[in-house]
Amino acid sequence: MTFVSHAEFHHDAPERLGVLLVNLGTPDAPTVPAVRRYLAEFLADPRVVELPRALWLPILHGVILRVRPARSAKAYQSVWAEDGSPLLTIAQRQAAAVQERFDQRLPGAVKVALGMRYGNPSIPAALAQLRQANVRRLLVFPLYPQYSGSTTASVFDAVTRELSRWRWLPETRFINQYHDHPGYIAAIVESIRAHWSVHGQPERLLFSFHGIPKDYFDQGDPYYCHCQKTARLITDQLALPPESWSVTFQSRVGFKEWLQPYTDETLKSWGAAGIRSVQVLSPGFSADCLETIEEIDEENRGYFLGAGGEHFSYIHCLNDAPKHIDMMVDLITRHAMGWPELEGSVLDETERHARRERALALGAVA
Ligand SMILES: C=CC1=C(C)c2cc3[nH]c(cc4nc(cc5[nH]c(cc1n2)c(C)c5CCC(=O)O)C(CCC(=O)O)=C4C)c(C)c3C=C
Ligand SMILES: [Fe+2]
Ligand SMILES: [Fe+2]
Repeated sequence: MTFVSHAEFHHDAPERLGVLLVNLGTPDAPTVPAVRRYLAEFLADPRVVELPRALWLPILHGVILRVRPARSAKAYQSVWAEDGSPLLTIAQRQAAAVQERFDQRLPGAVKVALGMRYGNPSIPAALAQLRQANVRRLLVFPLYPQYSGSTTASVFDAVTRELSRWRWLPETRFINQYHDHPGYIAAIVESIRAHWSVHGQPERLLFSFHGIPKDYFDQGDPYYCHCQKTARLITDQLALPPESWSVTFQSRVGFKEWLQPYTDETLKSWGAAGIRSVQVLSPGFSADCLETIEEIDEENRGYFLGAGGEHFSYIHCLNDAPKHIDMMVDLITRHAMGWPELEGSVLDETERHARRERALALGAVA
């Protein structure tokens, strides 16, 4: 066994806090082969599909990966922008904005890298960037507000799998969830109010979260409860009466039961029941992606209007809105607190002093 070398470590360069932002990932291109590669990695993850490998892998390779990539590639083509997949380009803007905030506040102290759980840039590549930047403390920040084993825990698996190959581990912390963080709730409330100032208030507001199979919930995955709490905190702040909003779950795959009620069935039934105006938001996604741009704003818009609804609008994800970046910086700052001052053996007094100042500045923000 050969472990990853750290021979490039510079004793005289400052040791940094590394922040690894992670989102789900997306294909490299909206083509059938690229989508097949992406889905092969994604759907082989036992955190995502929990069936026994001996049963699932033959189905995945023999059936799913022969059929689904063509359908999904078409959907990806409808959302692909000139600079690539929205999920990736938005995550890159988020990472650059967070880096810039820390560079202004604490020059040189924090290095931000972006990794995707599936596809590129990979988690190992992002961790290598941090290692090369003399990161001795690592904060892993999965961009999923609500914890789920299928997303958050899968990031933990991938990070620890890579770190298990390293000779010299960084001290590591892992953000578990932020579904009730006041800055996250406030940022979404602000985005809803901004939408209302242009489009007015709808008859119904729908919170649509990505679903998971119901049996994951039955076995203790807290995701469903986190989604409900996020929606409750937002609607409390907006003082919305209970009959004017709902929580639903979208994007189900396969034949098993997933978390209910389903977004598509709810919108069809509302259209048919004479509800005229609906606004939908997806606060479980930190960036707009296939599941919001195509599935909500195109497909589900069609279901509601096709069933008799009159006005449908989609409230975008927080993406790189300044309030979202503020919230990310605040969350990182809070999770970085309480770590003893970084102390290299060769630090001179000036550097030691500068570091104490930085540690104080980090603590003072929260
Ligand atoms: C089959 C099981 C799946 C589970 C469980 C699941 C959970 C889950 N996913 C997200 C976030 C995203 N999923 C996205 C796409 C996507 N999801 C699945 C399947 C499961 N997701 C598939 C097969 C796909 C690919 C597209 C398709 O073929 O339909 C995306 C969008 C990626 C993009 O490139 O834009 C996101 C984001 C969460 C939050 C979650 C559980 C909580
Ligand atoms: Fe998904
Ligand atoms: Fe989808």
